[in-house]
Amino acid sequence: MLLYSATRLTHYHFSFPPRFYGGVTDGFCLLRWSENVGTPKASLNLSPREVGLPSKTHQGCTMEAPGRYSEELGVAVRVVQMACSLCQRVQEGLVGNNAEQVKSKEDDSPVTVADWSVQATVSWVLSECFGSESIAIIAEEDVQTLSQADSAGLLDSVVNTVNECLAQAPKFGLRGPVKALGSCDILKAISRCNSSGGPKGRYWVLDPVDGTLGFVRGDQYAVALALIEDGEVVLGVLGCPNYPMKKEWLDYHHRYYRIMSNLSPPAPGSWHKGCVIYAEKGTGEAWMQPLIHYQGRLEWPNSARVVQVSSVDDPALATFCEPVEKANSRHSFTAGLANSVGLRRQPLRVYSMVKYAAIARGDAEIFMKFARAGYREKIWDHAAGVLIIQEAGGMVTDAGGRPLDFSKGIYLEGLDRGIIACSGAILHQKILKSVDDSWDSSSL
Ligand SMILES: Nc1ncnc2c1ncn2[C@@H]1O[C@H](COP(=O)(O)OS(=O)(=O)O)[C@@H](OP(=O)(O)O)[C@H]1O
Ligand SMILES: [Mg+2]
Ligand SMILES: [Mg+2]
Ligand SMILES: [Mg+2]
Repeated sequence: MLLYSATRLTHYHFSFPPRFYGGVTDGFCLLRWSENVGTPKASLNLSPREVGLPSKTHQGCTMEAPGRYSEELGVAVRVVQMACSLCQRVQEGLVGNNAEQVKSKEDDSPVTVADWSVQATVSWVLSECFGSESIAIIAEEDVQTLSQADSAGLLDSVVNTVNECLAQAPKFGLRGPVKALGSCDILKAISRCNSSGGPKGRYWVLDPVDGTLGFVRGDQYAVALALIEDGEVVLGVLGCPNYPMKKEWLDYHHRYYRIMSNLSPPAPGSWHKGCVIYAEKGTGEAWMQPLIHYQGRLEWPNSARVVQVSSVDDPALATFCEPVEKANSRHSFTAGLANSVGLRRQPLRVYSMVKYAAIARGDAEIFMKFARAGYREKIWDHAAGVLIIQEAGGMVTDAGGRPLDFSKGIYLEGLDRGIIACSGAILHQKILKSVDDSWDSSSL
């Protein structure tokens, strides 16, 4: 118990083996799901400290109160950890030599063995834990390409990748399948993610690999899982396999410029670490864990610490992030905006929702995205990141200052011009005003 109080003070917390906190009831969310209890079928031993929930005092000790969605968050963090490990393995084998594992979609965007494999894995685990009849999932990928007659090799790769990942489930505190899944099971798991969302009920939202372009280039990408209830994002989990836990970010920043100057990107696997960041709505806290690797030393239970947005509110000291691809956001518009607001630093162009993670971790202060006219933003590209920034103390709105609306199906309907995420209100206000001042002239 003393250990709990002490670790709390340092803003670090560690989850202990079940025997340590077994028997403590009040104030703890201790889940001991067992195989003979029926669903949920996963076997979890979960302290709320693993999932970052608000604290309360019990008998003089600071402890964590169970959050409303602690079961869901526990499973979500674990399965995202598994997915990150899966992606790291695929990325290592992919970069430079495996074009067969990358396909083009109708809009020319890439999709890989990792995208399908993560979707199948997450769908399978959520169904096992919460019952396939009781859950709804919206996710980016479908089975069209995979089901084609000439895709047998691709499907085999997905089946092998998923089974390899699920075999490691116990390392993450989850139960894997009794026997390896076949291609039908895998196709079923992928195509089950066909919910249409909307304003009522509960559904999961998954971007199995966000920033697939970054992924295939050996760069940044994210696994993003959120839970939406009655149109509101209530849980967000972001796995960032190439985003180090500590301040190597600056190092990355330098690498980025090396990349931009046409030098080779970092070798796959050379990022060393990676993290999973997560939050539950209304807790006012976002948490970060190091990645667990298939073959690494770390196993569940894992440690976590609180992350918070930066306190910088001087534009001259602030860093702004934006998409790497010009096609995805108007770089010339944001350059003008940055100039008028007084942002002095070079934009940090990073693939994927790692941009949201950078704001939540306090490594950057602003994220702006202005997609070309007519592009409709999808909820899976934003849901997890938006909640994590908000709970870490930041603000996310459209350029009109309104919250993003996740209640209208798979698209963020009614989005006013673009997305602005900031570490605080002062920067947010300045950016919004500057967008208003410059929008009309820029659109001419
Ligand atoms: N034309 C266009 N305009 C705006 N946005 C688009 C566009 N095309 C794709 N996307 C979506 O952007 C997701 C990647 O966003 P990023 O911010 O990471 O962009 S970038 O890759 O850094 O350029 C990317 O997510 P993934 O497909 O999961 O990689 C897409 O959903
Ligand atoms: Mg995406
Ligand atoms: Mg994706
Ligand atoms: Mg995609």
